[in-house]
Amino acid sequence: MSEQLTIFSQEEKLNLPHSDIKIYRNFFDAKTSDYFFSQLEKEINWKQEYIKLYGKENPVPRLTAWYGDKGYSYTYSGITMNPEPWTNSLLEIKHKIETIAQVNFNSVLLNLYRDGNDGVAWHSDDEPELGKHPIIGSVSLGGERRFSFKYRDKSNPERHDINLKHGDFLLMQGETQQYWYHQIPKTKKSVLPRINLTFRVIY
Ligand SMILES: O=C(O)CCC(=O)C(=O)O
Ligand SMILES: [Fe+2]
Repeated sequence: MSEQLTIFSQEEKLNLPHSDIKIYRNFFDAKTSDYFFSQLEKEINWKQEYIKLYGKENPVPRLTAWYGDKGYSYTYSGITMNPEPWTNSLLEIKHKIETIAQVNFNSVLLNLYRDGNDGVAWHSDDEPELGKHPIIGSVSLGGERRFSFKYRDKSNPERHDINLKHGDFLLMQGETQQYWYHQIPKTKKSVLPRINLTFRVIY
């Protein structure tokens, strides 16, 4: 499946059925992205979370953090997170992506992938508190990683991979979460640490 160029030169729309996925390459320029990476790496209260599976506590293969407006808690893979208050860097990033997304994001889940052993398994961001058509604004900083989509209905073997680079902005909305899973696969390649921010609207 090819990536189509639409109205804005920097907007790529992924041409996948039952989806609304757009990528804005270099949405943050290299210098701004470097600045945000170093700020977030040091100022965010990164946590190692654990998921209980068959009675055994397993470390999540990445560090995570949850920031946002007061009063919106979020349950993710059985972990309930209470948001920490926005930092200046987070607010700057949020305001910039809101010009494209045209919504007010009230929370952000952050992921720190330390190396290729870190990743996120196939999932959809379809928790009930995100509403029927979740809008997810995802910013990538640091090392380049592959991001894959696969159709939830196994009768359709359709897959699509993209690479997310320093400063890229990915916007997923509409039916995307209902019909597609996504993942960041682990990799044996040597990769730089990567920070991902997924801004969300919690109802
Ligand atoms: O790191 C990414 O690009 C994706 C993270 C993700 O899918 C999530 O946090 O729900
Ligand atoms: Fe996700």
